[in-house]
Amino acid sequence: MAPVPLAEAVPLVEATGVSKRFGSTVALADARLTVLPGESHALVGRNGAGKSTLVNVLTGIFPPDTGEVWFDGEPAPKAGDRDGWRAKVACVYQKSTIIPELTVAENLFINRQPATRGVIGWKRMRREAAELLSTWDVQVDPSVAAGELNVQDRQFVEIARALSFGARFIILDEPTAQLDNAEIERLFTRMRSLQDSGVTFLFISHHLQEVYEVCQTVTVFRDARWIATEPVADLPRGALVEAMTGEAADLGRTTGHREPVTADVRLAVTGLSDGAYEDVSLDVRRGEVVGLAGSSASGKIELAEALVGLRRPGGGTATLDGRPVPFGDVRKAMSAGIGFVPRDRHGQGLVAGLSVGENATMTIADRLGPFGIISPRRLREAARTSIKGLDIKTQGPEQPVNGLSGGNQQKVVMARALAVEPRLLVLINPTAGVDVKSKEALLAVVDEIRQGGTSVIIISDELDDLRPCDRVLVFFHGRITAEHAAGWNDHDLVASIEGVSS
Ligand SMILES: Nc1ncnc2c1ncn2[C@@H]1O[C@H](COP(=O)(O)OP(=O)(O)OP(=O)(O)O)[C@@H](O)[C@H]1O
Repeated sequence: MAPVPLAEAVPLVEATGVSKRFGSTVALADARLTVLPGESHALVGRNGAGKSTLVNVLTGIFPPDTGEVWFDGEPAPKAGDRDGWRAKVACVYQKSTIIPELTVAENLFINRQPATRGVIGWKRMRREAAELLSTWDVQVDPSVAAGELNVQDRQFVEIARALSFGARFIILDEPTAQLDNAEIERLFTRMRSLQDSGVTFLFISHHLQEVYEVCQTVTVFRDARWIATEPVADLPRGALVEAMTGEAADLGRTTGHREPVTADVRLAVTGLSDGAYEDVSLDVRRGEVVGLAGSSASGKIELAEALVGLRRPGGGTATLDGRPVPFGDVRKAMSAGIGFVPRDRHGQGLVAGLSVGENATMTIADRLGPFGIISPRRLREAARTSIKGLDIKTQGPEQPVNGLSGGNQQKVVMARALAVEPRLLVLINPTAGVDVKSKEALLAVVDEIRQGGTSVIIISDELDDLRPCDRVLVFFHGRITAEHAAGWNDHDLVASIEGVSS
């Protein structure tokens, strides 16, 4: 749906002169946003640009220090007027706000159960929930526990809940981060049909191709400030990246043809099977970079997790430089020269209470002092080397890791993987939730270490992550069904990921 020209429409949302500080940090400085009714409007910016802070202001979570917010030409509800805010706007966050132990119906009607003379009518509640879900075409059983829903259904339920409060402005905060390609397409189809029924979206994503696919307008924030608002169709990708980074863009998108790597085989996998994948065989040579692509249920992640010691497959073998890969034992896998970036940096990657230095060197603690006693000086030295090498923006090795932005946290996870001086580096969704500049820095590591003979396996749902690969193997229903040599085009790769021949 094309946006109505600015001059003719009253903005559905307008924020002007918005400033917000946290101590000495300026999170927003004279920022602004204008969203027109019926559009899908992208909000993009590097980690720390101020997007989440603006969302908190737009949803009434906290007031700005200065500035105003208007909905449909009227001033925003007063601070603390929860019902007033809920009728205007809702945000679907990456982390669910749904209570997993309650049913879908209870989640939809929490704190507003249909009651007759104070008695909650459970039957009526289920019926009304079913009606609500069917109004918005959400095919979910209202009586199941919400915790059993997959990420996509959970998002659809949260959207339906927001609409049931009367809000017609929905903020989606990195909604595709945990979805596979087919699910992303379903989300976009749903967004388009809701747009047709008058819903307006603010769409926050670090995946710029999605902005081009589903949004009509884009606003760029940089360093707490509004930089630009443009129709998506008028803004080439290079100009968008430039607006986000303030530098001329180097998109690194060329996936040129490469000579096949002919060095010795370093990793040999033969007939590996698990519940999630079946009879998988593959080789990775010294200095070779191999990508594994496929939908989230394709088995690619489970295979990668077996190689790094997080799982024990049911059958088959894998050897690294001729020695068996120690399945089911992360510590032994590291000693064998296997470093990895796990799929979930919060759950599996970082220890929140520890410093940047402790996190970055955790994998080599035994090398930093005798008898497992870590020398603080050697820890600091090792950490400083990592901080410099990966250009981690931090106050220093002692800073708690939770104080860093997403992109910098991911660099700490990468530093930890590199500290073991791996012969095989396995990267699982290495750039999830990180901004475009940090992505470049993380992927540049791959090119650097392959020169030294390290083999790399990259598992990712993002095509950009797969561009450094010499070849990409596609998993479909637990088997390798296609191989694409460097020089592949996006369309062919996506077609084999989806299981359709192009
Ligand atoms: N509660 C807080 N206390 C202190 N500083 C904060 C707080 N919330 C945000 N900041 C700081 O404000 C700045 C803007 O952060 P914000 O989270 O809004 O950025 P963002 O664009 O959403 O980043 P990301 O893409 O990583 O989510 C950052 O420097 C951040 O560290």
